[in-house]
Amino acid sequence: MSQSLTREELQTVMAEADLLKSREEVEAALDRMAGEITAQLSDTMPVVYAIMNGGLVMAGQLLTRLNFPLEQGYLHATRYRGEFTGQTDLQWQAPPSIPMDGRTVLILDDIFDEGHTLAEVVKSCFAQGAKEVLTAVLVNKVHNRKNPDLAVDFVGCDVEDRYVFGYGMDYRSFWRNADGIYAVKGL
Ligand SMILES: O=P(O)(O)OC[C@H]1O[C@H](OP(=O)(O)OP(=O)(O)O)[C@H](O)[C@@H]1O
Ligand code: HPA
Repeated sequence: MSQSLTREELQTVMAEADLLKSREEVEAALDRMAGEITAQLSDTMPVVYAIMNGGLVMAGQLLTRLNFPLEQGYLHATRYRGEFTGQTDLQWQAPPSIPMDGRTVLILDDIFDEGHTLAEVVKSCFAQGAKEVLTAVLVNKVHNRKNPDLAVDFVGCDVEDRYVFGYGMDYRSFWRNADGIYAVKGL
């Protein structure tokens, strides 16, 4: 899908997008989350997993704010795959590799949208023997289509019900690198 987009089209998407959260607002949210996570998990020697690809930027910026011993890994589970709506099946492209048996696990991701991705990842961690599993997201998209089986433990900020990109979140696989949280014009 991404191959059909030109550089000009992608520049227009950025030029026309609405800035929902500035870099300064995101940094403040990450500081607050780091404090909350430290207060709850600093004694637990947790395994901290980032969900690729979207969780990459958020994890990178959060991890250096956590000043206690932890192990860090990644997993890749995807259901949107460059589209604007998610598929019902979650595709596992890279399973977790650090053992979580009997451990506290913290899952990091960019966005809690409908919550199906996190719900399945959390379920899988418990199936692999995790003692407790907590979740942290940079963005909670506010709407009433949430998976009722999931409550996220740490949230950076709320955004309105629009298609957003930046800070790890993609517009048709591009603009994960945007230095703010933007909403696509018309979406
Ligand atoms: O709450 P949900 O509705 O399940 O959506 C949230 C998930 O969707 C995105 O991943 P995506 O499937 O796009 O994979 P990617 O990060 O590899 O692009 C995002 O990074 C979350 O993991
Ligand atoms: N933007 C980017 N990726 C996403 C979104 C979104 O609004 N929702 C779920 N994955």
